[in-house]
Amino acid sequence: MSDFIPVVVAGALGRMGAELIRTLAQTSDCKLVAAIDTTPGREGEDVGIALGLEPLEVLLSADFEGSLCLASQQHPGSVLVDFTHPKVVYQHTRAAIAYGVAPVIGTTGLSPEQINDLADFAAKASMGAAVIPNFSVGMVLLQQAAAAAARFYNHAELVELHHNRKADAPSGTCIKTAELMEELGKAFNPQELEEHESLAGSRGGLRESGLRLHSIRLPGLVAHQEVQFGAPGERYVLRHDTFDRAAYMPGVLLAVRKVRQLPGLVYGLERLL
Ligand SMILES: NC(=O)C1=CN([C@@H]2O[C@H](COP(=O)(O)OP(=O)(O)OC[C@H]3O[C@@H](n4cnc5c(N)ncnc54)[C@H](OP(=O)(O)O)[C@@H]3O)[C@@H](O)[C@H]2O)C=CC1
Ligand SMILES: O=C(O)C1=N[C@H](C(=O)O)C[C@H](O)C1
Repeated sequence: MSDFIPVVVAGALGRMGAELIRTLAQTSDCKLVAAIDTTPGREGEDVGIALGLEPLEVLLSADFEGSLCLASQQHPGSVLVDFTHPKVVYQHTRAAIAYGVAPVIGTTGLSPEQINDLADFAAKASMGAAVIPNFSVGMVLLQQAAAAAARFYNHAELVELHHNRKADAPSGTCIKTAELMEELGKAFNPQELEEHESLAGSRGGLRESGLRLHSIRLPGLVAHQEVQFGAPGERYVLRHDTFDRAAYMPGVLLAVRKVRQLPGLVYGLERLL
């Protein structure tokens, strides 16, 4: 094992991957060993130069499994950080576990069934893994406050607001927040009359618990979320705003530093704090 944590970044040219590579370049106990991205025409470029940094002597590759295989042979104990696309995140996570590269998954879009399946797979392989829908500590605090308030309010709706280049809706964070609010098994928003939606979707996405999730996509936004609770005569609003992706970096580094010691798969940053 090396005296630094070898890190493979998938989605290296994307908004999050690039921010992470800039952060790793200034982090002494972690070292970028592979950079994967499928953006056409960029393979073979030094990822440092591609991102406007000093050369990092790591060449961009579009070959996910090949890069993992090489990292596992040349840098035992490597960690994968994935910020790619919901369509590939399940296969990426499975492959990382299979190659013995501990996955830190920031990409959203895994279903609860897929997370359970990956947890079983990680346990069988005796691998640590982390699926983290949101790396911001502030968001974890909001989620904990929302879970606590959910005990006292029967009416709640969630609104998440993101930039308009986001592929999935609702956001992974919003789903995780709803899951935490549902942990006591209670039903929200008891129906008081028969509603009629003259425009499909106007009332948002309805979860089995009765919670409603609303997604807004606009240029200029980064990532924002509100949980609104209502009761006769009052409203209680929890809000978190991410203005810069730098906010996620301490959480990503925390997960990179802890994932190899985990006994299996954890879901959510709160499990690492
Ligand atoms: N957990 C957290 O705290 C956060 C999670 N996210 C999540 O991270 C994911 C990425 O977000 P973001 O960085 O904004 O997205 P971007 O679209 O900016 O970046 C994704 C990058 O991944 C590349 N890519 C797509 N498919 C593959 C693949 N199969 N193999 C390798 N690279 C691939 C894309 O290349 P191409 O040009 O080919 O599309 C692109 O360069 C999303 O799911 C988002 O929700 C985002 C912010 C915070
Ligand atoms: O796509 C994004 O930008 C973000 N995605 C994550 C999500 O889906 O929850 C985390 C954060 O909201 C930013």
